[in-house]
Amino acid sequence: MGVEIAVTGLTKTFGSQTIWRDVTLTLPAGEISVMLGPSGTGKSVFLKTLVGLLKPDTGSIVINGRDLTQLREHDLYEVRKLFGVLFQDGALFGSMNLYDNIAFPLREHTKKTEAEIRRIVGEKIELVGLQGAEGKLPGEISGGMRKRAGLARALVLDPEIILFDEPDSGLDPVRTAYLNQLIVDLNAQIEATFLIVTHDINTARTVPDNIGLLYHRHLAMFGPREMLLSSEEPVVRQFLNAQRVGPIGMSEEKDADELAAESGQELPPLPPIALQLPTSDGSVRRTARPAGEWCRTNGVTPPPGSFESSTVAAGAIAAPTVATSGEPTVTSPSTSPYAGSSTLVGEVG
Ligand SMILES: Nc1ncnc2c1ncn2[C@@H]1O[C@H](COP(=O)(O)OP(=O)(O)OP(=O)(O)O)[C@@H](O)[C@H]1O
Repeated sequence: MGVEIAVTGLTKTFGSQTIWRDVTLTLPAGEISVMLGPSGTGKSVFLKTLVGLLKPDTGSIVINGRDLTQLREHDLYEVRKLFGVLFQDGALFGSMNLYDNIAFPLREHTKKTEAEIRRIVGEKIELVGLQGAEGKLPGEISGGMRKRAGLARALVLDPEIILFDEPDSGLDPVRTAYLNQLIVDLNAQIEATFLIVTHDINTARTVPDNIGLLYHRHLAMFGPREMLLSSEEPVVRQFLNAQRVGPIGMSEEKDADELAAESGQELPPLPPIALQLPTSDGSVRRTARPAGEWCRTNGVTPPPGSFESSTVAAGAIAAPTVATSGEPTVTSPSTSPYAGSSTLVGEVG
């Protein structure tokens, strides 16, 4: 069902290098959150700290009432079972076929019989759309398929939390769209808590319920998707709109001269906020909020054109979405560039 992760005052250093300090956020149970940030701001370190592979200097990470940072190795091992992790390259064993790769955690961490393992592996393979590829070696399949296999392996112990480390790295835009759809569909189905680290702005703008931004050794902002997409805060605005003008420079912060040179430059208006990527079968995710709700509740006027079906998330397959009224409506096939697309399950690219 997914569990909440409450992070408070988290600080991580390596020697004299502070990676980030005083990070406080709550990943809500069952929701999809994305963590963004320029390269080297410690997103991977954050994921590794959450799962207990790295120890923070200070702060707490509370899951089910237990602070991970205070657990002994044995108890930490138990809590780690709540997590499934999709590593960047899928982290598959090159000499094992996909079936054995996916079965590996079950054979390693459970006493299940081979018959039970066959049932579970078959179920996860179907979930990620890899039927027929079980006998292939990782080196014989595409990057997209390797990600799917890595995801199936992350799912076999039925995790409550799934961490995705740059799931879209190395994928072309079409494969990224399919993977994003799979992530949304999977979240609807298993209702686990998802945290995705990504550099892909389209993914960040359209997939999650919440967005966070790490910048300059701290968490610049974390909150509902609409809050960040309507934010005028310079760092958030620059990053989420992939602009050069703003405080972030080539090697992180711009110096005073660079900023002075930009003064007076007019920023382009905020682009419309797209509808969140719907599930491919039209089911409404339990944690999805009606489009525009956060803006309305907080008295924020979203950028013109927001939440119109023409701004539906790129990659969306024609399917019912939740409209501003809170009632499900159907994205008209005639307005969807993907009208007539079949389900993603058969796609194994
Ligand atoms: N085990 C380690 N020991 C020392 N320094 C480390 C260790 N792991 C990461 N770092 C440093 O922490 C910083 C943040 O690294 P991290 O990989 O988390 O960044 P990132 O935001 O994920 O970057 P990218 O977007 O490029 O993947 C880097 O300077 C890195 O060199």
